Amino acid sequence: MNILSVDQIYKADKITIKNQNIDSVQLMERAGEQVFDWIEDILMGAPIHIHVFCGIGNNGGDGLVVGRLLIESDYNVTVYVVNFSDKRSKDFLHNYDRIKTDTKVWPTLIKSEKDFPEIGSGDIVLDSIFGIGLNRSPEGWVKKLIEHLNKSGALIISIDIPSGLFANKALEDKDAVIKATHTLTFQIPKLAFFLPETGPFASMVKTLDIGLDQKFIEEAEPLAQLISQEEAQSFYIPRKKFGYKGTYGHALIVAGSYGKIGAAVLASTAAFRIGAGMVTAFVPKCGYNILQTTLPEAMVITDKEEEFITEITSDFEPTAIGIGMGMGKNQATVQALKKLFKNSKSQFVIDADALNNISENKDLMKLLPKKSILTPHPGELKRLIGSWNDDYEKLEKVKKFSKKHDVVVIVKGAYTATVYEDKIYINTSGNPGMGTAGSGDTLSGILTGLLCQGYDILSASLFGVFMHGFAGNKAADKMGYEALIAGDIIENLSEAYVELFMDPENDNWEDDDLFDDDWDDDDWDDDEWEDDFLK
Ligand SMILES: NC(=O)C1=CN([C@@H]2O[C@H](COP(=O)(O)OP(=O)(O)OC[C@H]3O[C@@H](n4cnc5c(N)ncnc54)[C@H](OP(=O)(O)O)[C@@H]3O)[C@@H](O)[C@H]2O)[C@@H](O)CC1
Ligand SMILES: [K+]
Repeated sequence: MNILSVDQIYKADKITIKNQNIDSVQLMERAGEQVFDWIEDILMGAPIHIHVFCGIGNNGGDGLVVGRLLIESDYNVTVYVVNFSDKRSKDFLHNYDRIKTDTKVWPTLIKSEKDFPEIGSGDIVLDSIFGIGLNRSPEGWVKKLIEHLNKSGALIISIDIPSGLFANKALEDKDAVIKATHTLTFQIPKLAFFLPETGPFASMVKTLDIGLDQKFIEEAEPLAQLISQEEAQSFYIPRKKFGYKGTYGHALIVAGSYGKIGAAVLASTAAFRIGAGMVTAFVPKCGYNILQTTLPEAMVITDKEEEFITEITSDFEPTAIGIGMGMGKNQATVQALKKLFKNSKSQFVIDADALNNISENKDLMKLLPKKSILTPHPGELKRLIGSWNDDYEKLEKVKKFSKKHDVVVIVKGAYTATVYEDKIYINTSGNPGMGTAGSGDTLSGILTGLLCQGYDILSASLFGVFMHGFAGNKAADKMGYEALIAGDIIENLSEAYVELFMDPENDNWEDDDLFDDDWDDDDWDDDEWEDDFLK
């Protein structure tokens, strides 16, 4: 799914209106109806006080449509116009007139702090103050209103985007942004939803299809692409009936040091479970018994040194090498890395201490093999590319690094971003339970195992990151977030493969699992609603 820029979204709007021969008021009505339907599905007439805050642009216009539809369905609604400017948009004005004529209810004007209404913690706030037309941070009493709504404890449903958040630009004032409990966004997801600094403002995102021109959306050059199950399916390479272990490559996992041999075990096991034909672990001597006992399927080569790696040798040319996990930063290890990078013809997945060693040694950086996959977590990334002011600058720096060194960089996080040259791909599988030791080692093993099976570096990265998160989701379904450990991700790779081609229950990043599709009126229970929805 394509993530588009604000300018492209406005263009999609115009093209849709032209191609479907409708006017902008009709499109706004469609958008408002979608929001109304979503609310109606959840509330089913519950008499909760709904406060609709409308700005004076088209986002406010959407709010007026929803307000009108709610009033007409006898909900307990108060509609406010947040009157921060006289430049009311044409479609806002149309719907402002319409709500008055159709419902005989006049929206309450808010012009300063003294007009702020009391909001109960059990109420619902519908936020349509600013949409994608925000061009500076809210200030003065408008900022105070946003703070007032955030403090109310009410459930906040933002229309299109939490007010105060820029769709694809860095945050300027984090106090001037609505902290939405739910974000109902129109069709095209906004980049801000997926980045660590801005994403938390837009929890529980749901995309509402308002019939925007699909051809335009698909053909536009996106800011980034979302990788969900459907995209992941397209990368999958089926197993060959007449294949044998040699068909699926030989992985070399170079990892571990005294006290960190587990990293080698996890990465090697993951390489097997994702489908590598053969896996050899290269570890310091102290890892020999551990590997042979925990993973009898693997072959093991040991360094001559007991506790860390000093010289990496093998009597075969590995299809792919996964290197760095738990490896340490001993000078001898750095020398071993240099020699390997100089001489090896294999493809590389470079992680953890291998990345740290590269960051600290210019010579090693120069030897970084082209077409490698690098998998830094935020700390490792900072050491690699230097610090950044915001997520957008970070992504630009990563693109530059990727182009300069001709490598794929996987920026790990809640929504892991894979960057190759100028392109950004955002993964949608995964869950908070995966923030656990060894989760990264597992990913490196998966990526190495995929390269072994003939996936190219980009599809190995996109498919591997998705499968890692997908397996993590399968694990979390059974064990919950807290109890999940890295080994569970590996164990659930089998289920991830089995379910890869089953119908997705939801698009995963759209966290709407609180709301059961099969819900019917008889299921309604006030206490349960409060427990599930208001918390
Ligand atoms: N495109 C689509 O596909 C569809 C879009 N739709 C909807 O339209 C929304 C976009 O509407 P929009 O363009 O009217 O912008 P919106 O955010 O409502 O307000 C802009 C106004 O705010 C002002 N302003 C800006 N920053 C400010 C600040 N800090 N403090 C104070 N003022 C500030 C700015 O005026 P300025 O003062 O800058 O001249 C302008 O007056 C979109 O999010 C979606 O909900 C759907 O209806 C249908 C399909
Ligand atoms: K909004």
